[in-house]
This record gives sequence, C-alpha cells and structure tokens, in this order.
Amino acid sequence: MSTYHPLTESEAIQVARSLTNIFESEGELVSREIGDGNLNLVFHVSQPSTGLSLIVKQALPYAKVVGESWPLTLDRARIESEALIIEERFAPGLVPKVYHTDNELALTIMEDLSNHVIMRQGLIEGGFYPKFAEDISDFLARTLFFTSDLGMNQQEKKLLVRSFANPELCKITEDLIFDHPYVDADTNSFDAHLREDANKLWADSELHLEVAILREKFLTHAQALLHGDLHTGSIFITPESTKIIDPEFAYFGPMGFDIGAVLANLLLHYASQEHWSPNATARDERRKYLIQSVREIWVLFESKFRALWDEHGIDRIAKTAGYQDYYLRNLLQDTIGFTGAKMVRRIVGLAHVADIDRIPEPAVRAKAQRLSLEIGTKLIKRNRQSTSIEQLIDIADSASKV
Ligand SMILES: Nc1ncnc2c1ncn2[C@@H]1O[C@H](COP(=O)(O)OP(=O)(O)O)[C@@H](O)[C@H]1O
Ligand SMILES: CSC[C@H]1O[C@H](OP(=O)(O)O)[C@H](O)[C@@H]1O
Repeated sequence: MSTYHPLTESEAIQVARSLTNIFESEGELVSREIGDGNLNLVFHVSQPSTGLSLIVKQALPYAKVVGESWPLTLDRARIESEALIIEERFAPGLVPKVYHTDNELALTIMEDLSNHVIMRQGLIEGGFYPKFAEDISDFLARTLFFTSDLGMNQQEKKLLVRSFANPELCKITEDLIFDHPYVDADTNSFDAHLREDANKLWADSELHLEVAILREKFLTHAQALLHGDLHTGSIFITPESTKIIDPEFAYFGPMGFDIGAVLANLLLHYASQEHWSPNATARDERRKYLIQSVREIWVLFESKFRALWDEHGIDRIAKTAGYQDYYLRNLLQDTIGFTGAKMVRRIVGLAHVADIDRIPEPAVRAKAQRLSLEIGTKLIKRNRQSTSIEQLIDIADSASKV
C-alpha cells in the first residue's frame, strides 16, 4: 500500500484502519468517494455501528478537472497537511483536525465536517451565517499576522518560506488569475454572449497595467503564509461554526490575496441575486447582508490585525510611528485589487463558480456575469487610489443599481 497509486474506495477503508485509531475495532466501515473539487480524490469513511467517520483526501498526479494531460505534483498533499497544522496552531478550531499525513501516498486523513455545508452551496440555498465575519476575520488576522515578519521570527519565517515554495500550484494561479483572462487563451471558458465583453477585457491596457502590478505582488511579495485558494467552496459552515479546508495552494504571498478571495466570492454571489432571490425585496435584503458581511470582514480583520501587532509585534522597527498605518493602507489596496482579479477570473477563465454558472436563464446569467466583470474590473483599476473599504462597497452598490 505504501507505493503511490490512486486509492479505491475499499483501499480508503484499509488506510483509515491502519493509519488512524479513530474507529472501534468491531464494526464494518463504509467508504464513498465524494470529491467535487477540481483536483483531488476525497473519500468519506464511516462506521455505521458507532457513527464515527473521517475523510481521506488524496492528491492525484494530475488536475482532475482537465485530466492526465495536466500533470500536477503530489507534493501538494504535504503542503495541504502542513498548512492545516500551522493554521490550527494560530487559529484553533477553524480548520479540520489532521489525524494523519502520508506523503508517499499523498494523503491527508482528517476530521469529517459533513455536519457543515460548503458555504457556496449554503449561500445559494439562502443561508445566513451570523458568525462568519467574526470567524473568517479571526482566521485571516491570526494566520496572516503570525506567519509574517511582524509576528514570526524572521529567520524561522525564511525556512518556512522554503518548505512552502509550491511552484506548480502558484503557476496555476499565475496563469488562471493573472494572465489568461486578459488574452484570448485556450484555457478560457465563457458563454458565447460574453464574446464582446471578453474582447473589451483583452484590449483594456489600463486594466492590464494594474493586473501586471498585482501579479508582481503575487510573484514576489512573500508577506505571510497564505491559504492560497480561499473561496466559498473552501469553507465549511453552519450558523454557529466555520471551518476552512483545502489549503493546497498555500505559499508565502501577499496577504491581500487571501482576504480578496473571500470578498470576491461574496461579491460573485451578490452579483447572482437576480436569480437566487425569489423577489425584489428578498434580493435587496440579501444584497445588504452580503455587503454588510464584506464591510464587517474588513473592519474586524483590520482591528484584530492591529491588536495582534500591538500585543505580539516581535520587533522594535515594526513599532516605528506611522508604519502600521502605512502597512494597513497598502493591505487594503491589495485586498481591493485581488478581489477584482478573483472576480474576473471566475467569469472568463477556466474555473467558474456555481453561484453564476447554475443560473439557467441565459439573459439573467449574462447580467450576473456582466455585473461581476464590471465590479471586478473597477476594483482592479481603482485599487491603488483606495483608502477605505467603503470605496469597494460603493463600486459594488453603484454597479448593481444600473
Ligand atoms: N474534511 C471534510 N469533511 C467533509 N467533507 C469534505 C472534507 N474535505 C473535503 N470534503 C468534501 O470534498 C469536496 C472536495 O474537497 P476539496 O478539499 O475542496 O477538494 P479539491 O482540492 O479537489 O478542491 C468538498 O467540497 C466537500 O464536499
Ligand atoms: C486547474 S485548477 C482550477 C482551480 O481549481 C482550484 O479550486 P478547487 O481545487 O478549490 O476546486 C483553484 O481555484 C484553481 O484555480
């Protein structure tokens, strides 16, 4: 079993038995492959007689969404396990518990979170999550602060940067977020009715300059250990609990990339409300809730991050007067720019979001797609002038009123 090969459902039972002591020795185990993401196998292994269960996640040597023609490193399973363990250290209770890691088989065996729902689906079904802004701002503030040069010894951080180099998964992001959506690339995928909008995107040199600047930050700014793919499909949620999964894209990059991923996915959902809300009153209420979540996430994040800095900042130079304000202003601008980039990629790039793709009526879907593109491109273009989260909110609000 120790040589790498993709597991079958019954082999997932064997590894769950032999590599963990979660299950009672008596009692049959049942296994089901439930992976619905773009990249990996995910087995749900349970023991009906005791109600115990766990998840066996295994990387495939290629990107599942495309097939064997797109080889992909198995090392991403090690990165995912190690990132989950670091995230648990700094943001306890906000990620699944890791029971076992096997780098040879590219496995992470972890806590089963099936009592939560994937947030994207929960939002589509009209869920409200009153604890989300508090939880996600905790996760962001604590993981980003304590893995940055502000909160971690700088020599230790450099060693950690080396073990999270993650070049192959970063290359996916570099291509699919910062390159392909802005040219007529083969990987792009969009509805025929968006051809003119795509042409505009490809010809917009002002936009391209801003994307180049954001890309440079993604390539060079090893600010903190990022989750790297923090969309609402990587968040398990209930009204009382939030758990962040799937950090296989983790690497040391610009903090605003993670914060922007969360905001972008709330705004993509916001852009889809004409379909998902049953009437105009519900749509307005839903949009207000989503906008308020965006505002609260930034405001809570900022105040928690500043408090961590004041209490746990590790060196004298970071306490230089004015530096914290300078840092937070740049971080807000990055967040706004990356929010925009993460919206645009989900409309014209390879991988989309169900919030928009599942709108059956083409005219309604087109409106949601154009609204996302409009908000996204404006956020990208205006990021470097921004000084307040209210500017992001104004862009979303005014685009949706047209
Ligand atoms: N810890 C978990 N508990 C329960 N279900 C999980 C867990 N991790 C993943 N899943 C299920 O598997 C799906 C794909 O997982 P994910 O980690 O997003 O895979 P990928 O890396 O391929 O995107 C999730 O949408 C969820 O349904
Ligand atoms: C070829 S990978 C495309 C896309 O898929 C990843 O998301 P997930 O694994 O959560 O489905 C990531 O967002 C990549 O950009």
